[in-house]
Amino acid sequence: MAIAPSKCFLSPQILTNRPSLLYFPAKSPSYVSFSTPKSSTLTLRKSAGPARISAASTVPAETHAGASSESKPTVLVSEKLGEAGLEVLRSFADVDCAYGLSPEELLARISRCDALIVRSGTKVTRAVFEAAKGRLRVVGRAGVGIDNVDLQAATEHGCLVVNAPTANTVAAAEHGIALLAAMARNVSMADASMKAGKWQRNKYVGVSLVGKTLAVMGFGKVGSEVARRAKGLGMHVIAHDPYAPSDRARAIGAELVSFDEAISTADFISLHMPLTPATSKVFNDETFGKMKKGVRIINVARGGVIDEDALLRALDKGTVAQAALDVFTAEPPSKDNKLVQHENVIVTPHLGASTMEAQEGVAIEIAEAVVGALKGELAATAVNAPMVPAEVLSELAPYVILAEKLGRLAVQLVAGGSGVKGVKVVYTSARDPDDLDTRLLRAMITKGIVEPISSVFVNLVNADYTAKQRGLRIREERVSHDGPPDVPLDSIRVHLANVRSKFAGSISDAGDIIVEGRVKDGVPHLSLVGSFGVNVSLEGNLILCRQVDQPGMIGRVGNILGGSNVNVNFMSVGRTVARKQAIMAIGVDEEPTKETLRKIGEVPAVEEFVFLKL
Ligand SMILES: NC(=O)C1=CN([C@@H]2O[C@H](COP(=O)(O)OP(=O)(O)OC[C@H]3O[C@@H](n4cnc5c(N)ncnc54)[C@H](O)[C@@H]3O)[C@@H](O)[C@H]2O)C=CC1
Ligand SMILES: O=C(O)C(=O)COP(=O)(O)O
Repeated sequence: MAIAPSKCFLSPQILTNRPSLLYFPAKSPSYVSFSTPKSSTLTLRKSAGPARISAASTVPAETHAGASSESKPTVLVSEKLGEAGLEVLRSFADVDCAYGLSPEELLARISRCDALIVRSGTKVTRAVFEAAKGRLRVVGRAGVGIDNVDLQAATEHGCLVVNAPTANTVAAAEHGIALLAAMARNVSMADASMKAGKWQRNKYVGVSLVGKTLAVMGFGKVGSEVARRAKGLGMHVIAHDPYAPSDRARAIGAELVSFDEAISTADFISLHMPLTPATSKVFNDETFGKMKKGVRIINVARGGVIDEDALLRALDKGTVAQAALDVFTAEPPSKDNKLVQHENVIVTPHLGASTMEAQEGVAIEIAEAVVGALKGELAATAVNAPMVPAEVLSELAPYVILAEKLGRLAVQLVAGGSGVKGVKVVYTSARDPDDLDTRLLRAMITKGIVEPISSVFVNLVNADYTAKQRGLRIREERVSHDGPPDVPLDSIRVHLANVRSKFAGSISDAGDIIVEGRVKDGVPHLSLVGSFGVNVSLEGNLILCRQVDQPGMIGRVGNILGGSNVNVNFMSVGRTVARKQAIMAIGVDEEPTKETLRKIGEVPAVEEFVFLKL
């Protein structure tokens, strides 16, 4: 039985102080925009459904999702989807069911949609993402194969792609077995012959399955279910899959073998691999030439894994006795397609997933994934973004905020024209490196660094791609630390190398801009700037002041801020040596006016200062 992976929800205000989602840019429409109270505390609510992390004292999580009808997202469904899935979608979004759109009609409509749900018939090309003009946030593939979606283009446009990988597995496997048996016993030919008024008992003598060798090519979800069923029919099952664990095959009673061994010893070959550059036309003249004469082939995977002209030649020569095809290179195939017309070929019009049960299951699976993604959940079935398990996410939540804020702080310390290229992130942790998944943290640091200095919106989908595009090299290092292993991280330190700073105090002895932070009582804190240790919570905005260490400085600067009605929420002084240099980190709720900042700069002992927006 398939185990559904756990899903997680990160409410937007937890991830940033701005109305942005983890996946989706800050320019999200109003259904995800709401404000962050300054003193929000993190709470984790666990329910039977997704784990949700939300800010206490804000809007309840349920109301985040499209409160008013005019702010609902729009979901375009371009192919037939089960009613149960449509209901899930309608409870959250405006649903536009437009089946059978031409490519041009899809391009014309897509810029009005936040999500698109397709099956295998819609080609989601680069042109679709370009025509979406940044509005399309999720493509949901109501099924398994995502070969009709340009994943690279989706990632470049920060668009999440999710699929429904489990609900049609059994349907596809049953169809494979149906084709296997129907082909072996000439069911469709005999049926057609009788309907034509004939009674041809001798012509349609079949072959038995029991004791025959079946090679399952691709031992994933469908392939292993086919193998299990074929064992029940008394077949000897072998399988080829370069990535499948042999114990899973052994548990079903199948033996994993090489590609050549599989195709050269099998009486029946059933295809269950995805269509990828590596599997495209992997069944061709050469490989048909290695097969046992009279082999029978079943394809419920993808037409493109077979060179169809080569199959035709192999059928005509008799190398392949029969083929049963559910899928074709071009769908639908042309009316005069020679394979479809071949007397030794039986065909179905891509029906593998088409059972009532599978269609309802797939529809619900994809609708929930799309709605979840639009709400900011980390989809368990994301195809082009890392999947972060709920437990990992819940413990990393405050560090996620810390990571983005450190990125924001660091980049604001860079002097104009310096251009950030080299970033080093040092995670200090008592955990074994394998127990610390930093992809989410790295994405948030990238977001923090890139967003304040560009018009690019960074999310978990496009973070690594965006960093690469901008020539930003992010190197991660782990430092082990003697602390309690239940705390995932002691500190995160961000170094920007080879840049000038507008605040010299942030430059370390090694010449890098350094900011380091920790989480204290669930709240991100700044703990180091350059070589100066500080302790200020990362909420609101921050003034960093470097001064000659002397009594009365806190009072003088505090008075200036108070006199300008700027509320100080935290203050901390860090110094290297007493009575020499010190850095004062002042957390402020409001943004001070230029006049107020000028007054701070005029305090005689203040050597430099900078105002930073978190
Ligand atoms: N006809 C239909 O309506 C349906 C077709 N499908 C297709 O069936 C195929 C399998 O689906 P699932 O089992 O759900 O996917 P899966 O991802 O669970 O399994 C695919 C397996 O193929 C293996 N594989 C990858 N490259 C390979 C190679 N070069 N040689 C051999 N094996 C390789 C993978 O390791 C994996 O174990 C997909 O192409 C999918 O699109 C799935 C459902 C319905
Ligand atoms: O899930 C798959 O990979 C399928 O091939 C099913 O395709 P469909 O949704 O029936 O167009």
